[in-house]
Amino acid sequence: MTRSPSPVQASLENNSSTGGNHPSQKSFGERKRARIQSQGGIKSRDSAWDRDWIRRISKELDCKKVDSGGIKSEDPNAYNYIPDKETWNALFRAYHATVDPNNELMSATEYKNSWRVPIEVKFHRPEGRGVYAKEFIPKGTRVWSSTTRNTATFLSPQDRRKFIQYLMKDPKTRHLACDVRMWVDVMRLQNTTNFVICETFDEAVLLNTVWDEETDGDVNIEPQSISLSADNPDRDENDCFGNDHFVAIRDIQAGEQFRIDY
Ligand SMILES: C[S@@+](CC[C@H](N)C(=O)[O-])C[C@H]1O[C@@H](n2cnc3c(N)ncnc32)[C@H](O)[C@@H]1O
Repeated sequence: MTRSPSPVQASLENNSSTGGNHPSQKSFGERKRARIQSQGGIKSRDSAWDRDWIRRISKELDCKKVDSGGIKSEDPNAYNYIPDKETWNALFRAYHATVDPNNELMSATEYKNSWRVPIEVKFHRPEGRGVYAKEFIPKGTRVWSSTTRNTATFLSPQDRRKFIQYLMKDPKTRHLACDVRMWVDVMRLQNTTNFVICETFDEAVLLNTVWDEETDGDVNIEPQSISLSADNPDRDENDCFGNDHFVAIRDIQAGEQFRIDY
């Protein structure tokens, strides 16, 4: 049976940086896949995480102060800021300013809301910033859909280093260099043994998890990948196209924090 594209797939396919949807033009999604395939991605998960370099800059920036949303900071007001549209747009600008155009795998140039329900971002110790439901959400609701618009892909650790160094240079964005270390994910490319680095520039990166079994029941949303079910039934991990939706796995009350298992 041929499935018609879901609204998310359709918008992904229409998300062309050339703005057109002419049949002879490859969509952004197609060009992105082709570029990933020709580039090949990063050879190992370890190199993608780039831990030694990240450790060095964490020391230089004194990121200890901001880890866990500021709980280690002696100044209770330090780094408890709530990211807003301007924060996400600063990350978009840094990505497009630094990543080699041949490696640029992001059509969007600015933040667009990917939430399908009203949310609030609040700071709460010990986990730092988190995302909260503003109204009752019935089980099964799609609460966030990525369409990959807000997710940047890095095809090499060097590209990501340039992105972080760019943030570090400007006093207005320097603190974000610490934040993006914790907002990152490394994912395996489908059907390969190679990896890409994914950074989402929206509130999805503020989702907290549960850290002990007793609070497992607090997990209330889970990722659901359209790519997994639609065109890639055999992939075992997602690239940055994956996790296209977060779905409520039970009823969520107004004021409850969204939590995801990671
Ligand atoms: C993806 S970020 C989530 C957003 C983060 N709270 C912030 O303020 O930017 C992951 C980080 O959040 C914190 N975190 C997530 N879940 C937590 C939990 N259950 N308890 C304590 N800290 C948590 C940890 O510092 C973790 O490294």
